[in-house]
Amino acid sequence: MIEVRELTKRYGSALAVDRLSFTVKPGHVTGFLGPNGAGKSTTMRAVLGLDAPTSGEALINGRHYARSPHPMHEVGALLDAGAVHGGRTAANHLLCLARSNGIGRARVTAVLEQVGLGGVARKRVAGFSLGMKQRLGIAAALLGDPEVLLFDEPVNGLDPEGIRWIRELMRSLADEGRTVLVSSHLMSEMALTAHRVLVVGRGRLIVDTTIEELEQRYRRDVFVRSPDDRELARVLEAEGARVETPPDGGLSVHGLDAPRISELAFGAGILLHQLTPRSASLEDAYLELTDESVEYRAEGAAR
Ligand SMILES: Nc1ncnc2c1ncn2[C@@H]1O[C@H](COP(=O)(O)OP(=O)(O)OP(=O)(O)O)[C@@H](O)[C@H]1O
Repeated sequence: MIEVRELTKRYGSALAVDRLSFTVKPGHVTGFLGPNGAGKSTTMRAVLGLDAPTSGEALINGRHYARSPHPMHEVGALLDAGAVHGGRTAANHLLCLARSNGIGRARVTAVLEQVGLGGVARKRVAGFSLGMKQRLGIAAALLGDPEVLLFDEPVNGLDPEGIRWIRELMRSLADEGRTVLVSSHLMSEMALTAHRVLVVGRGRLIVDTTIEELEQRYRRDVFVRSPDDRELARVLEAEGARVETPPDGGLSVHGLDAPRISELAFGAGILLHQLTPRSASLEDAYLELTDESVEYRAEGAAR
């Protein structure tokens, strides 16, 4: 598991991470979300011991990663897919990493197959597309079969098929009981991949919650259609609901959840044709949560 405690990182006068605390547990994918410059990469680098915190600490399985005796077996990370020696072949790049960590050649072949690069193992990395470099970075992260995985923007440069593949890969790694932390700018992507999300802005934690809880919190109303709208509205209002009648028909019900509406309609002998709980989109929820912490915004852009 990953534990970040009161982590602070300053670069000169800039505060990149500001007393950030959270825990990432095994068994599910945790999304790490925030606008540009929010401090996601800095936090990940601190977890990996690549950046020394100004104060606070970041631990993996209770200790500093830099002190791990078997680093690649403990943690796999994809930080910057472009940081690869272009003159090497994909297989050679992984072999160099494998050798310095006591990992055999067979594992290199296995991870190249796993990420779909088996056919280009002997090709130079310089000719790879961004998506192929992402896959190679993921292969490197998986090389030591680690318990903890950190991915910084892994879907960058991937096409829709690649995005679906990485989504399924991350979920399967979590299902195997691993700890998976993945950063993203996109709530819509995380809603499909992650179970929990940590939202940061200007180096601070804004929200630490599950996707399910976030959907509940931003629940707007329940939309109901019935051949007997009027009578249904009366029954629901008698139970304390606030009922609006949209111009296109149906009822917008506030203050009662879908199961209760269904029970009341059933009790009154009223037929329902539609019963739909509606939430603000998670993307809207995310924009609202991070609105105050967006550092770079185009002139005239909505806020
Ligand atoms: N090496 C550095 N020197 C100076 N400032 C830095 C350095 N690394 C990061 N920063 C600053 O720290 C803040 C956090 O940056 P960081 O890259 O961690 O954010 P991020 O959430 O990963 O952003 P993005 O989504 O754009 O990658 C930014 O204001 C950035 O300019």
